[in-house]
Amino acid sequence: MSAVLKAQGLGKRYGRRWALSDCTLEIPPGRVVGLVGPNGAGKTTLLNLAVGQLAPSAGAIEVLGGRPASGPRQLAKVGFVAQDTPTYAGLSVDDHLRLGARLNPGWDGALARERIGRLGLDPSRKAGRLSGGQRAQLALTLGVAKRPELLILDEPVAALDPLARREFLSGLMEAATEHSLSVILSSHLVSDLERVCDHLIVLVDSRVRVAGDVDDLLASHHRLSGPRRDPARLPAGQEVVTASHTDRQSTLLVRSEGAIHDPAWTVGQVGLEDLVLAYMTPKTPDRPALEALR
Ligand SMILES: Nc1ncnc2c1ncn2[C@@H]1O[C@H](COP(=O)(O)OP(=O)(O)OP(=O)(O)O)[C@@H](O)[C@H]1O
Repeated sequence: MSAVLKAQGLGKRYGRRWALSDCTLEIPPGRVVGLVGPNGAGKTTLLNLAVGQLAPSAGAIEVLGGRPASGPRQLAKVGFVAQDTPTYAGLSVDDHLRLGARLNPGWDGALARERIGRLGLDPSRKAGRLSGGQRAQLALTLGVAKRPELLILDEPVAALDPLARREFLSGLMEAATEHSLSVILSSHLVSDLERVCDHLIVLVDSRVRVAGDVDDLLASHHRLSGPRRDPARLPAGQEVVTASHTDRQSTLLVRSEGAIHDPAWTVGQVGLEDLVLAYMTPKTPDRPALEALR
């Protein structure tokens, strides 16, 4: 099966400012993808481009082999839960399911009712009277019962307490496994992403800083500590992501596909949260690395 999402030099500009620049990505099928980055990094912009709610200013994007929102078949293949888990406050849970059935050719009514029953949501309750967590679960139910091949969720857990977040994410994982869904979700909460995602994209300042399968990323990043050294003098193939120094000691987070054999370094593993935070740390390319990172 081909890529779920393929972007080539993709960009979106508002006036003179690029909300997303030069984005080249290829997401393999069957992944639960975490899209992470600071406020204003371009996450919503990328997701809106993927569902066809925005048109690119540069480059190209393909989702499940087609142009986003290019027709009914393409629309049926992609589910989208926008930021703030939108529901209609004046409509009941049941009304939402009826609407879902009317609007989606592949609607799985039995799945929707079973999920709502399992969540203990009163079908006659208006969405405006549900809690934030219940509304998020309703929005997820609508997204899953559409039976898309790809479900895209923009910060679905942002407003939820830790318990509701956990319930939401385990429901999402269950749906992804049961229905062989590919999922892309954005979040600021790296610890949540760590639990559910097997592919990661870090966006910073409108650019992709790193992307790949989590296992590969963890295997190719290393924490080096040892006697103080200028990071610019590392061997070719070792890319310094961050560096910090004391008078005598350097600690580097390095990307390297090969193993690090230099006996001067103590080499440690890197966790996903540290990896994400390292890529989110602003780079200062115009100053010598050693001094800038002192
Ligand atoms: N409609 C718009 N008009 C002008 N600028 C916009 C518009 N939408 C987004 N932007 C700008 O584009 C940049 C990226 O915004 P985007 O919403 O994609 O970021 P984000 O990573 O989703 O942020 P957050 O985590 O805060 O939701 C920001 O600088 C934002 O101000």
